[in-house]
Amino acid sequence: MAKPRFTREDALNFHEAPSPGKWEVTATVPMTTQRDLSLAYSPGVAIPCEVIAEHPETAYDYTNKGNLVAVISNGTAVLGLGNLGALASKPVMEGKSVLFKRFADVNSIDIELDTEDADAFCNAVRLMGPSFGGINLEDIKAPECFIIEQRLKEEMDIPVFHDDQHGTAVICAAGLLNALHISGKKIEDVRIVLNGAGAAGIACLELLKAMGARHDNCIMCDTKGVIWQGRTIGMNQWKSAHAANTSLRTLEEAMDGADVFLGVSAKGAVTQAMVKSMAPNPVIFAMANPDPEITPEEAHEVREDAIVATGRSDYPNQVNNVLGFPYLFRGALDIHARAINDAMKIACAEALAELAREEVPDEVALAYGQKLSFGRDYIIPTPFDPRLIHRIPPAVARAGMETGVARREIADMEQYEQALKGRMDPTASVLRGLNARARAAQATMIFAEGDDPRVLRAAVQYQRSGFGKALVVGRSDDVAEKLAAEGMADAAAELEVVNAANTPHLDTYKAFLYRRLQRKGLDQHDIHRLAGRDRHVFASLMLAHGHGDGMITGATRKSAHVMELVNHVFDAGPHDGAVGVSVVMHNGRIVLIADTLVHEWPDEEDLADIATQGAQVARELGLEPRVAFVSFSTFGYPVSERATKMHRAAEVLDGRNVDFEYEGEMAVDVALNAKGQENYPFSRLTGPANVLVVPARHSASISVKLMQEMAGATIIGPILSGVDKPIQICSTVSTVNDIVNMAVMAACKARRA
Ligand SMILES: NC(=O)C1=CN([C@@H]2O[C@H](COP(=O)(O)OP(=O)(O)OC[C@H]3O[C@@H](n4cnc5c(N)ncnc54)[C@H](OP(=O)(O)O)[C@@H]3O)[C@@H](O)[C@H]2O)C=CC1
Ligand SMILES: CC(=O)C(=O)O
Ligand SMILES: [Mg+2]
Repeated sequence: MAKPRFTREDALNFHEAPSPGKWEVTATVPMTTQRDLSLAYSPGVAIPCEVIAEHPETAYDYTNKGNLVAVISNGTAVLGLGNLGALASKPVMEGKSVLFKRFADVNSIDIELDTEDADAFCNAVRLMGPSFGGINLEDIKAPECFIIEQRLKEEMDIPVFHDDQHGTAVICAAGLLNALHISGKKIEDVRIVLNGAGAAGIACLELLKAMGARHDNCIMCDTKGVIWQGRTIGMNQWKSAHAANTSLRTLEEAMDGADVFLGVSAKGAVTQAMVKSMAPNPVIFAMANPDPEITPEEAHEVREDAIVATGRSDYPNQVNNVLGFPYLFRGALDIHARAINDAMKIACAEALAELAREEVPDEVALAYGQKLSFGRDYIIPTPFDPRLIHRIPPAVARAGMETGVARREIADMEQYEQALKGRMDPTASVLRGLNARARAAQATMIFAEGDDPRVLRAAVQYQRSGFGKALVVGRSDDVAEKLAAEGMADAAAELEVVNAANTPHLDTYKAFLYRRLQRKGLDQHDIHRLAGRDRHVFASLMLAHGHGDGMITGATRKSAHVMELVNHVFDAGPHDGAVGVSVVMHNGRIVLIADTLVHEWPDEEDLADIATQGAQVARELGLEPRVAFVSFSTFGYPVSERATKMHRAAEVLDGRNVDFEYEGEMAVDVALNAKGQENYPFSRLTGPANVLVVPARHSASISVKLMQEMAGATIIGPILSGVDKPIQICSTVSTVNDIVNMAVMAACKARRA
């Protein structure tokens, strides 16, 4: 089993903070003035009500119906955990809702209905139909799910889609097409054994038969073994349709010589002996969640030639319906579809299979920290593949239009694909890319402030997330005590605590420090105090001597003070090329602000250096830099002595032959706003700036903190650039996540160093 990268406690904390659950509602219209109120509510709201009453299709124009999907469950088959009831299914349903949003920008609300009665369930869903553009049914057990879905499809005029049936079937079909491609077998010829004759199993086999698998070659099993013609125990009409004319009675017998095993049953249902008995190049999709029928390690141990997939994200080949439902609904909603039909599902499966066979672009490799190429360990696209959003929905929408379920046609497909690209928040891929690179770097990170509970939690998270080893500077008993107070007593044994008393290198550190500081007024006594007692200096000395790959500090003391201490060990001052760059992420935009750490009042030469470092950090994040020197004046107006250096900084860069776009000076609303830039057609920026070089550290600090406090922006940094070792200085208000993000940045830099 792959080692989980989180603990039970991590999972509970994730669901509890920053607020209980996983999503909230935000308004998309201004709700500030009396006028706003009169328009949003009575009396203005009466107008769209009357229009919709007369022309119901305009609900797609005047309400959020057209981009709103309900995820509805009664909790009778929650993942593979069984009948946990409506309430306990809510975390899964909230999860599906946020996946809709994250992957396809579909707004979604989870609804848990407390009934196992199919009539009551259907009534409730049917009555809420007007609110939604589509209904995603989830984790409802078989056979009720078949009755419920069929009835709702007949009674409702929007797509009703049982994800566990069709979402799973589509992804399974896509993966199987490619797995067979690799093993050189044809779907018409292969012997398929499917374990789990429920919602997912019945739908998977139905779709595969529609795509060419032969009934006589397919054997379905459930808890009672093989479903054979004539069996009477544990049967229903949906199972009967797949009953095989066979003398085989057990899963073990059925697996002997089979080409394909598909599992949508329960943890551990398959043994190594069963896998061993399969035909050459066997395909094994162990899709039960959260734990598969057999793990890839177990399967590969007995069959090196097996192509193995699971439903989990921590193994290669994740065959999970998350690859389907967001994009199926995106395509369906965009044509105001009445249904999601078979043609749309098959189009989705084929588009997914085709995407996996294409060369994987660098941005995906960057996000995963490894080059992926079509083969046994990559038969299906990964969920974070940014191409999914603009490749799958068009295929689905096209199929819907061709088969007559569209209320609205998409005339310009190219424009539609562009619009789909614009739906994705670039900040997510930047963070993912950093995480993947940090994981690949496996850097040993020094957390200097082991007396701070946030830092300790971050160190544990860094290590448990698989980024590398965390070294914590502090006293062992104090670290253990603080972790216990945080409810993480077990983590004390995982972390290595380093201090002046237990390091064998203290004398080396002191000698090094003395050489650097002896002519700066510090004597041996001062050196002993600094190296032995100051954790910022001690951690810096560890880093300088290669006893760690990067360092995180600054969560407990003001950054200016921390920088003074770090400068005892490193040359990280204004004249050493050091620059602090803060990354501001908000509303799908990423803007870098510099210098937020080192230069108090930079002159034009310094500003040009800062621009160069800012551009480099932008490139490291995967952004093509567009640098603006910002001020309160734009291209010389209003005239001000304070703005002159910003104007001159651009001229300094003119003489340096740099390879990035820059311009200035300009006000922030010109720098960041394409419309604002139209008034300056001579500007050399080809779009809104993404690196802002500000006049001084106070304006940098004010801008960043204002964004953080007022707008709730995510801030990473300041990233200390221009110093040869990765050092990150957090802020005293950093959260655990902020500190982990800083460690991730440092780890990415460590790999390059
Ligand atoms: N990877 C993915 O994307 C998805 C995975 N799944 C997983 O598939 C599994 C089933 O889900 P779903 O179809 O919704 O659930 P259902 O409750 O509708 O069906 C479960 C089926 O599995 C059978 N079953 C249970 N345990 C065993 C066992 N040990 N051996 C053989 N058969 C068994 C049941 O048999 P019986 O009829 O005899 O009771 C039943 O037919 C879950 O683990 C779920 O997480 C589901 C959807 C998507
Ligand atoms: C993935 C999913 O929908 C399930 O396991 O139920
Ligand atoms: Mg499910």
